[in-house]
Amino acid sequence: MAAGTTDTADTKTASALDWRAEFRDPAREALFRRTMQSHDACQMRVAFSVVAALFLAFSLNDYSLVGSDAPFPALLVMHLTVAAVCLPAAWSVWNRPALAHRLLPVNLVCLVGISGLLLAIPLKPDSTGIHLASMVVASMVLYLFVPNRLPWLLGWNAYLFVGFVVATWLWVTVPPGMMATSLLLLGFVNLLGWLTVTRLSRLQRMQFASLLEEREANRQLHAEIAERTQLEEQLRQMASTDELTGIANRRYFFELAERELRRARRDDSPLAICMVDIDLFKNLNDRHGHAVGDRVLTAVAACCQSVLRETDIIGRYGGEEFVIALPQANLQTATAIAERLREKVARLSLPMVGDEERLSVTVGISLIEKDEVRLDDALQRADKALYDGKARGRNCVVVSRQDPPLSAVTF
Ligand SMILES: Nc1nc2c(ncn2[C@@H]2O[C@H](COP(=O)(O)OP(=O)(O)OP(=O)(O)O)[C@@H](O)[C@H]2O)c(=O)[nH]1
Repeated sequence: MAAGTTDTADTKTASALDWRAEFRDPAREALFRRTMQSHDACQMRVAFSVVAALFLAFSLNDYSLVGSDAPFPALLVMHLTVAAVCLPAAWSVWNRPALAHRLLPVNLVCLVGISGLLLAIPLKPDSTGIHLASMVVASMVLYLFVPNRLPWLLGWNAYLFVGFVVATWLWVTVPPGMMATSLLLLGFVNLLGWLTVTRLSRLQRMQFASLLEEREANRQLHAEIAERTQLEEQLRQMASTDELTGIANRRYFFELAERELRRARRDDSPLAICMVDIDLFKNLNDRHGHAVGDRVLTAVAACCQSVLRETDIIGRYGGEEFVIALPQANLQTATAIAERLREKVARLSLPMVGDEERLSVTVGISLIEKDEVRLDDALQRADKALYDGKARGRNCVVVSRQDPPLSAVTF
């Protein structure tokens, strides 16, 4: 609960905006700008190109208004200068989108463009209406096309506003009422531009913040799913594995072996069952203790597993008894495998009980019969054969007497 509250507080702090409608958190603002960089660069390229085109188009307009006489060459130089600054700036931003967020290109264009517009006032003192319209358009262009620069925008608009007032006062004769109306109009445009740009910026950042929150929630969800999947896998593993020996537990052995039984019935193939019991294990436990007995059990389980194929199934039946299902194995094959297992256990070196001490196992074998749909009977037959083997003196492999006789199956 406390962590959740802290997370929410952190998210709110990171998403808080300042008076410019930018993130208070510098890292988040930098991330936002990086994310928006190509979009901003594209917008700025278009803006620079349109400004250049407009200034060039206005040279033609000026020619039609004043002809080629006195102010035209100066106006032409001014228009060409602005276009000559805007076009390389557009080209540079095209090549290096990072420049869209640098101060130099945009400030250079603002300085030259606005100065050009102001210079046009003394050159064409009779076109007050056109100048006022140009100021309004320039002001809106500044607010709408220059991203993340509110203080600079306010500065450039102030330059535009004050420059217009000074130039008009110095070179144009405007009735006071007209002047007041112009100033009111420019002031209103500035207010409108400021509100618009702040609102747009706020909306963009709020959207960005909720996108980040959504991504974070998704990331957490993915991590949770991965953790749960891992946990489920661990639980499944724990539910199916014998904790001590690492082989299948009794329940899982039955699940796997019954699947093999169904396959054997379907394919009409043999399936052999072996019960393996460590001989005189109680003596070993009594001599060396239960903990050593546990280690021996683990070593014997590993030894049994090492003689089996991947398709064979081994499980801990209980205590010091193991059970093995051998798919595709008839009695002869099963006996050979069991004998190999018995010999390997007999040779097993057990450093935990001393190198000279040897262990043996007795194995009882049975074969699933054609009409059997459950493992129980075959297990009982194998168990019975195992006890026959114990009675015969242990360390031997015995085939269930109910199964077809096999020569040389006892040792
Ligand atoms: N260390 C250890 N011992 C176990 C475990 N499960 C069963 N045992 C012991 O295994 C021994 C089995 O003894 P018995 O059933 O008398 O059989 P045995 O001594 O092996 O004699 P035979 O089977 O007749 O050869 C008992 O002493 C059990 O306590 C286990 O998980 N760890």
